[in-house]
Amino acid sequence: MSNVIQIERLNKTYDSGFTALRDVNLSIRKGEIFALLGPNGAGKTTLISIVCGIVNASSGTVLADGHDIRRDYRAARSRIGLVPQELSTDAFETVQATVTFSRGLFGKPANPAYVERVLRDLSLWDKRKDKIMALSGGMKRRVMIAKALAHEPDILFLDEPTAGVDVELRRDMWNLVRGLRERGVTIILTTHYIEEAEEMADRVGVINHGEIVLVERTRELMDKLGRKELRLQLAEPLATLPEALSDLPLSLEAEGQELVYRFDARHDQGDVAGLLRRLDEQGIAFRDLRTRESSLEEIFVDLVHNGRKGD
Ligand SMILES: Nc1ncnc2c1ncn2[C@@H]1O[C@H](COP(=O)(O)OP(=O)(O)OP(=O)(O)O)[C@@H](O)[C@H]1O
Repeated sequence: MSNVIQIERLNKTYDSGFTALRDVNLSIRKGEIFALLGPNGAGKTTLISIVCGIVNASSGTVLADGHDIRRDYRAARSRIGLVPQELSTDAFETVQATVTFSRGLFGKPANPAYVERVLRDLSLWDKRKDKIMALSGGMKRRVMIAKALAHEPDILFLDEPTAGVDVELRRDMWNLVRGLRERGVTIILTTHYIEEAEEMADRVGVINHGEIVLVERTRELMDKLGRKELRLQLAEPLATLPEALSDLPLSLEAEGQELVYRFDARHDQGDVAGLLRRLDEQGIAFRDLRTRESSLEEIFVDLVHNGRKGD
């Protein structure tokens, strides 16, 4: 898969002297959904703003679809749509006019049919003649997305797209993101809702203190860094663990009624079949079992707060 964004040795020190990005290298593949995760102040918005030409980097290079964002700004920027965190639209314009105007800003010829499709996809068509100031916050957010899509970008940045939006809008937003991906648009988003990244993103990147800590396929990250847990409800409670099983990562919980087998998916695969065989040998029967794996959220907290990295 080819890279649609190529970021190399990117650094940013603000005029205040604060270094927000340190030697960031990151490649975004064409057609993927990439989630950039990081705690508040990690540098996510700074990174997006540099790629979109809003903030100048202190050093390093960024190519968007092969175009250098500094030397070849217009060509690079025309490939990119940005949905910023802050709502900023002309309150007195109608929805349709503002979206059409955004398209014109990029020198694209008028295409009412395309604008109509974008507005329909975002459930804004019925509101197209409404003034933006008369819309609800959720609707305004949809307008921001429509504006970002107005010039048919191949790359869409969404900075915290679902912060503070209701469940319905969030669901619509994700359907839209999936639909865009099907049309070949590359999507890079930042989110605090890690379960969203877990569900939506092909890959995730974790940024902390301005450094990219890790980039990994979402599924592989969870397989690699996740911990797994098998919980057996015993037929008869046990007072203590049998000595013969002391070599296994087992613990007795719920007053001896549950036997819990926890393993770190990084280091061992967990021999569940072997465990069940050995329980049988010990005459330990169980009524039910449940498995659980750590969520991306748990992995993320581990990485960011405890500095646990993938090997
Ligand atoms: N113009 C600026 N001048 C000085 N420091 C800045 C400026 N803009 C951002 N910063 C600092 O850079 C750091 C990174 O900010 P940034 O907005 O990129 O983080 P973020 O990861 O997007 O955070 P959040 O999740 O809170 O949006 C923060 O410590 C912020 O205070």
